[in-house]
Amino acid sequence: MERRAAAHRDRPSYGHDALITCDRLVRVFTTDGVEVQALQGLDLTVQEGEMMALVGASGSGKSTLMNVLAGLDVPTAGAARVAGRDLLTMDAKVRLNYRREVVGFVWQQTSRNLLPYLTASQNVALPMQLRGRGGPRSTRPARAAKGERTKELLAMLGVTDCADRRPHQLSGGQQQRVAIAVALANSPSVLLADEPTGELDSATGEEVFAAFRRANEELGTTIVIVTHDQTVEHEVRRTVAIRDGRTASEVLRRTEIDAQGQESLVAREYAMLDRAGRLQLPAEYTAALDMEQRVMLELEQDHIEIWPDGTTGQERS
Ligand SMILES: Nc1ncnc2c1ncn2[C@@H]1O[C@H](COP(=O)(O)OP(=O)(O)OP(=O)(O)O)[C@@H](O)[C@H]1O
Repeated sequence: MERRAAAHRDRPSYGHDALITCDRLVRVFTTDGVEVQALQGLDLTVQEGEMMALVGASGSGKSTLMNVLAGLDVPTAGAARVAGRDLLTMDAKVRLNYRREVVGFVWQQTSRNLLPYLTASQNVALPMQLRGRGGPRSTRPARAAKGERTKELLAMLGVTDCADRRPHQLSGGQQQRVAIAVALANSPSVLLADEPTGELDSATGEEVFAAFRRANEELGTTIVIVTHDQTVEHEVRRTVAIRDGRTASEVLRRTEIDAQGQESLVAREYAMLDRAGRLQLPAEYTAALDMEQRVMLELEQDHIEIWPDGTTGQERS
């Protein structure tokens, strides 16, 4: 008993090795005395260097989660850590620093990503200039380094030819690729994107996802994308579904090579078991078996069986 207690005590804490950890995250909004629980004890970990997608029905809590991770909103309860920063206890100064240096974001509305009166190059250089403000006057080599980084980012994202154009002179896809360059300017640990292809046609959307993948592969930046776009399935190895303010299921994809050397993508869906042991069963499964309120569980040697209430022992055996 003592040994078991010690093993439990010495177990590493939840998400200790992850870059992003959300632990029983709660966000309650109160409007005119009515409470909305946008996040209801959400658990999520994202490893450093991962590129993953968050999906879910409208109102499931995706944008609320993104705003928390972006440092724009503070959760009501639970714990959230990104790159070692505690998102619940940051003061205003640390929060500003976090938004400038630790996270970058790309929003759906292109007008929210770029300043209309600046060229693409100037938009990319701006976060680097804002970061340097307050310190000693920028030296010529420091300015040259920022110019060099701007060029490199625009080249990596395939928009070098857009450098001297203003946003209204760019297509929607070009605007979003420049927006990715802006978000990467200060080498953030995490890039967050909320419906970045929402206003684009599917071919242009694919180009934007490819730009995210390039940033992930070439710079190693961890990327979290909220999307309704089905094409994301071909771009990310992990998709987490959010339902009613909690992570509900997860699809992992991996490449398998058969005996003939043929490559194929194999996808496997998992249900999420939260920290309290709660499991969300897919609505279509519970509806198919008329499962409501109560189910029976049986522990077998290597799995657990779930039966509708009222199933007799004879039926189960
Ligand atoms: N500032 C707010 N004040 C009150 N309620 C809010 C606020 N922001 C979000 N909500 C509510 O919280 C719930 C989750 O909203 P959220 O925007 O996170 O969902 P979503 O999954 O991003 O939806 P969509 O895909 O439509 O953007 C919804 O019921 C929404 O109405």
